[in-house]
Amino acid sequence: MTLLPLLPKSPLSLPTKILVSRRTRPRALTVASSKETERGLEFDTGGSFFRRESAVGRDLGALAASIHRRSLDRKLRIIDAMCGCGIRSLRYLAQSDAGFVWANDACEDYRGTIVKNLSGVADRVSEDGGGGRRWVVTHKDANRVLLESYINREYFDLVDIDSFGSDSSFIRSAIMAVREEGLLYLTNTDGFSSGGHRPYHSLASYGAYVRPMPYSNEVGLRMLIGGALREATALGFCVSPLFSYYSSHGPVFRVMFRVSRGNFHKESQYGFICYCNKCGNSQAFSWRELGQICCPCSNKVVSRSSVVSGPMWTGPLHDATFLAEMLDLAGEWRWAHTKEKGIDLEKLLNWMIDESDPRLPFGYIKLDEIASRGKINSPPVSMMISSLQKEGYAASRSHIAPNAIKTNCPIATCIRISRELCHTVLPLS
Ligand SMILES: C[S@@+](CC[C@H](N)C(=O)[O-])C[C@H]1O[C@@H](n2cnc3c(N)ncnc32)[C@H](O)[C@@H]1O
Repeated sequence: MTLLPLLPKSPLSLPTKILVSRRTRPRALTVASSKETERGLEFDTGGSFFRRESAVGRDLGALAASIHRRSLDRKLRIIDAMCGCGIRSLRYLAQSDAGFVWANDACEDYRGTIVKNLSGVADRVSEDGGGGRRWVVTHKDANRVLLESYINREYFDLVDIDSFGSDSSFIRSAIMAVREEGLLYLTNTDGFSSGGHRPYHSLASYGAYVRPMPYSNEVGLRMLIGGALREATALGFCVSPLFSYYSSHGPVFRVMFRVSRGNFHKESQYGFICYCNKCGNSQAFSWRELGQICCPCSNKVVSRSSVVSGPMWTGPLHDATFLAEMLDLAGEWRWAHTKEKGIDLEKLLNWMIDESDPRLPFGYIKLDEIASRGKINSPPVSMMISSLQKEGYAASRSHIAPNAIKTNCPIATCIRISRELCHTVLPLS
């Protein structure tokens, strides 16, 4: 066992398990190399793992980093800890004007590609007058670079972890390496856990026992936020989501957090969610209410028709003010009206802003569920939302499911409104 010197930031000692990584060094995937262009930047994938559809996740990262840079009024120090061909590093350097980017990928075979991609656009010498390098490329285990940076007190303004499968084994070291009030961008592709198909796996990775629920893709984001919050709290930090983004290509779950010092006090935002198969309504429960979980449609405590998952994040998925700044910047950069890889960024950011209405509860209701419970046809989403709003309910789209709504309206009322809309505007089938 390695004895560590007194560490500067955490009140806790490091678990030895993350110091001694038992991961095997990833080998290059046999993927064909291709020349790509993303938001005007040319690069080579060099046979690394690369997803074109992740361009939106990279857009969101570059926008958030730039807003953070403006708020600090100095250049950022960023680590792209699992960089693949280095496209994120390139974008942070070229678009977010990062002062220094550390591009790391455990796979040494990608070195030539990463160096070539970064050399193409970014100047290697920093502009801060120090004459230092503007970027470095390494091939270490992500936990190792993050913990070494932490031990050397070389913190980052943004830590980006773009992992395959679960990212849970990197969350703690990533939080340790972020500067106070800095950003942490986490990604996982753990659709099995969020879908409730591996409850013991989600419990081990994110501390949440997750069961299948109709809004499981939102549960995936909430499980990730809850897991990060749990790790941060153990270190004396608090993380709050600036935006949460789900993409069906993968599927991929991404959350950008702000990391601050201090403890988490909003008990009401970390708890359990209960979905009732009988009536279709959902409710959140705090730890204190654990023994009383019960759907109002049943008089029993935990009826057989109820499914409970948690603990996880039950608060807002996004910070609307931060998203509004991202939308403005996207407009300034002329990204808002142009589709990158088929996704309209302006529409996406607007939907995310609408979803941030504090009156909206967790989860979403698919119009198919309303239709099948009411034995009716589905009205168009936009019509349903405006009818709900006219009746005084909060309602929005969900960026996660295009045919779903988020609302604080009970499902029985949604069925009634939907039925009225079907009778007035839609022919009955
Ligand atoms: C999802 S890919 C990264 C894609 C890239 N960020 C992009 O936007 O195109 C994940 C990368 O993590 C690397 N990797 C896997 N395990 C790692 C580890 N323990 N430490 C560092 N890199 C690792 C893989 O070689 C792979 O290139």
